[in-house]
Amino acid sequence: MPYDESMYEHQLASLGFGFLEQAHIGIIVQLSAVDDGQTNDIRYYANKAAQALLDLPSAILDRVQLASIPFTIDPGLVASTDVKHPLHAPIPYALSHPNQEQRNLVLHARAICLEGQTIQVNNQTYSSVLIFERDHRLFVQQRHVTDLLTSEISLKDMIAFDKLISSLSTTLINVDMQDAKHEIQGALAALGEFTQADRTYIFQFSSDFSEMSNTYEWVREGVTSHRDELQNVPREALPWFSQVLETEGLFVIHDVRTIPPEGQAERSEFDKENICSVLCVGIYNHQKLVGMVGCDMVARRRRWTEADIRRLKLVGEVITNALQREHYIHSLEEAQLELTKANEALKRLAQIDGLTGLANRRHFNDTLQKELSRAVRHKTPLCLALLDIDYFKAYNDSYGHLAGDAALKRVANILSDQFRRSGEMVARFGGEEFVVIIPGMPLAEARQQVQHALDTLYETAVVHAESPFNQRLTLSAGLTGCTEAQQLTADALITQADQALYEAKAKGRNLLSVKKYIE
Ligand SMILES: Nc1nc2c(ncn2[C@@H]2O[C@H](COP(=O)(O)OP(=O)(O)OP(=O)(O)O)[C@@H](O)[C@H]2O)c(=O)[nH]1
Repeated sequence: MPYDESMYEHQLASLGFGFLEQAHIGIIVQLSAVDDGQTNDIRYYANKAAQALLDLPSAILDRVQLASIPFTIDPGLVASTDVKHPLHAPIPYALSHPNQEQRNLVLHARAICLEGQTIQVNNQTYSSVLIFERDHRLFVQQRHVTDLLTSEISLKDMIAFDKLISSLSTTLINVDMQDAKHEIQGALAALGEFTQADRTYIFQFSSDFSEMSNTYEWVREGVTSHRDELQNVPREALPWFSQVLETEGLFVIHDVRTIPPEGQAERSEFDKENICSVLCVGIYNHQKLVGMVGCDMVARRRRWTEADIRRLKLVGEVITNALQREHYIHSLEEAQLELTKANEALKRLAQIDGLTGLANRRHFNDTLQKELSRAVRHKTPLCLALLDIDYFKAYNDSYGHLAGDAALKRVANILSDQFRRSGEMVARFGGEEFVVIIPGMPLAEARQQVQHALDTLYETAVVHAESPFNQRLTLSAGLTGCTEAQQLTADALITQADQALYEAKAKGRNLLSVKKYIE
């Protein structure tokens, strides 16, 4: 007899069965009350969740159709269990056996559980069967702790997932940081496959949770990726989601159509991404919410189970550890870089005279030693000049110590400007004494250079009222050098230059004295 589906639905609604439409659990009800008592032509009503779970063509079915649904027994359980009911039309069987369950079924590679039930509506009793996707751990924990069959299924499922988690953590702990990104990607793919989600992802939050970015994503073939658009998303764009995740650490949407009005922004984002169901679990670092790991269902709606949440949390933790490690290594590398920079700065500071910015005595000593070795190696000349400000005590006494400091800086600048060839070094030798290393230059040429420095200071005309040289600040200098043929030690060079300087002072100051060879 032909039937009109909408007529049945109308009748169902008038009987008070409207709630079936809203149910997320699959339900099939025997419509005996609307069937005129024709036992041979009993119709059955399948709600939307049942249609999705069992892949049914329509909402109204007859017994033959229900009996021909191709269930099989879970092959992993056959050997180890005493199958209570033969695999003959499990749904009709469940409909006629209230309070009995069959939890070892497989349909289209999905693990299914059936449970016979009766429903009371308007004082009438209707036979029905509830259909679940099997979530074994949930059953063990909440329903049949002593049930051996369920325990076995649970154990099998748990072992499979534990294997996945342990292999993920082993991989992620041992992997090089360069490969970690690839491995995290792999972990998301494994999670997606295991939970049969369409999209799995990681979001990382800014430190104040003002922004979130989709840093990793896996999508099932044919599902669109939205990762690129989901970078630096401001918290205000998804306010309800952010608040729920922050307060509950969890965001579970079985059906986006049931999102309350306060989640309007989220609803339109989910619609844009064709999301039917979404599950997100917060990831934490030292109790601080730093991101989330999530799953989307795109092709169909899904009622997320406790096991889904637990699995997501576990994978989230494993990935968080890897991200944390990556973060620590990155911080460590940054700290090392900072330390190296600080050390270099410290080293530079330790080589510099604070007042003039010239090399200090220690740095001069090291450099002279190196330049001497180089001169020996390359058989090149090396000159050394010692310069001393004339009547500087009197200058300090007349103009004060600060003016004295300024004069020292001025002289330092003149010398630095004069001796700037590669390898040349001007250093502060002592109080008002300077030293210049002049490599690769014959003595005669170095003499001109030093004399030029003396002249420059004189021409700068720094007033020194006590000076006999036209009331100007002047320098005396002693210059010495070793030739390609006659190499000297550092001490010998310094001694000779000092002797030359002494001679310049003795001869009246404001002049350069040159000492050629050791006597
Ligand atoms: N302002 C200032 N003065 C310094 C500094 N270091 C040394 N002096 C002064 O330099 C002066 C050196 O005096 P002396 O060694 O007597 O030599 P001088 O007066 O230049 O006499 P001659 O070298 O013989 O021409 C001292 O008064 C020191 O106090 C410094 O860093 N700043």
